[in-house]
Amino acid sequence: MIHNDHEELSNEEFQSLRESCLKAARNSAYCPYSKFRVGCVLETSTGKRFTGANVENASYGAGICAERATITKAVTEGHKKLKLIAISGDSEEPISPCGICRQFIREFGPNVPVFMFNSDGSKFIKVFLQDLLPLSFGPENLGIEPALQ
Ligand SMILES: O=c1ccn([C@H]2C[C@H](O)[C@@H](CO)O2)c(=O)[nH]1
Ligand SMILES: [Zn+2]
Repeated sequence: MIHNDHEELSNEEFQSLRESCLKAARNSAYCPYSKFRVGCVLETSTGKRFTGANVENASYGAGICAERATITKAVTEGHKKLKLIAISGDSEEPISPCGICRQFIREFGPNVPVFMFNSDGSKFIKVFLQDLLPLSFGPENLGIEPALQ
């Protein structure tokens, strides 16, 4: 068990988030090219949890990261507001979302906590999106109201 000191989650919720993130990486990633499995779990403002993983393609550039695959799942099921997001990668150290994913997360969770785990869940980092993507561009800049749910 690793220690959780986050106001967003109870200790049980944190452990379950971590487990499902690792499980998503192990069981759901399609990454025959990089062989780098990434899992993602998110929670929406409606209290729903979605999981996903990276999905690669023979045309390498067509692949999609775990974060965008998972957010797309949630949004297309009608859940457009994120409460938190977690990722885990196939590495010793926790991985952090790529630049495109930071922007993608920002649309639906302008300042969500981002939990990052290493491959066995023994290490993690929590950062808020605004620290990963300062001075960001979003719907408000185009006069669009962000989704409420
Ligand atoms: O935060 C990240 C970083 C990388 N990847 C994926 C993209 C590609 O499939 C593989 C190697 O870059 O990992 C993610 O899904 N999320
Ligand atoms: Zn990405």
